[in-house]
Amino acid sequence: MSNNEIVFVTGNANKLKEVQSILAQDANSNNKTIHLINEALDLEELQDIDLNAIALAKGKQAVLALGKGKPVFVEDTALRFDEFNGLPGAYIKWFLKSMGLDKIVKMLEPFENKNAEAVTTICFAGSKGEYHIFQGITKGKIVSSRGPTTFGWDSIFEPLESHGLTYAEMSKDAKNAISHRGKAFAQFKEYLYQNEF
Ligand SMILES: O=c1[nH]c(=O)c2ncn([C@@H]3O[C@H](COP(=O)(O)OP(=O)(O)OP(=O)(O)O)[C@@H](O)[C@H]3O)c2[nH]1
Ligand SMILES: [Mg+2]
Repeated sequence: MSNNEIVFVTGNANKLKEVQSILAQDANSNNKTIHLINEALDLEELQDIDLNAIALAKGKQAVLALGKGKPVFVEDTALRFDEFNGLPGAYIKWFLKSMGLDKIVKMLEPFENKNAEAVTTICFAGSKGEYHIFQGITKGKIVSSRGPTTFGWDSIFEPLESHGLTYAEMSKDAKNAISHRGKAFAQFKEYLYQNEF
């Protein structure tokens, strides 16, 4: 591949939009432009508590699907409740699908501790076959749904850094500036700017 092309394997259109916007922001000193190509494949996902292991397995699936030698990345996003020692974690996708937002909020009703953290773990596979992991974490709490319910659990997660707004109540740029995904991709972007891939 030429021209700093890099493939993002995700079937999640909301993730893609956020990542496109984060990677498009701010110029870098060596004027490198990253060209993002999306492959909307539904990869097999490892079931695990270890978020790095999940991302690495997903990255390996992506390399298998696309063939070796292409720079490719995936990300896996988890929502970890402190009271539940990190669960639902990566399983949040299936909790959302099966129970919906309101019941997820109700799960924490008996407990005082509503603290949670949103975690994005990126696995990047470079053209030479090496894997790199980048991770971003944003702490906050679970609240009753406020704001549009267009993206996953955005309306029930109130980050500490947002001064009382849920992710869903924030502008996209404001969310990206403090989000789990924004933090993970800031590190990844720096890596891509500084290295051949
Ligand atoms: O409110 C949200 N704000 C976010 O910032 C966010 N990022 C992901 N999610 C949801 O959390 C689960 C992750 O699962 P996930 O990482 O496996 O994603 P996915 O399966 O949808 O896509 P992908 O695996 O093809 O990339 C899925 O239900 C996503 O919709 C989010 N919800
Ligand atoms: Mg997935």
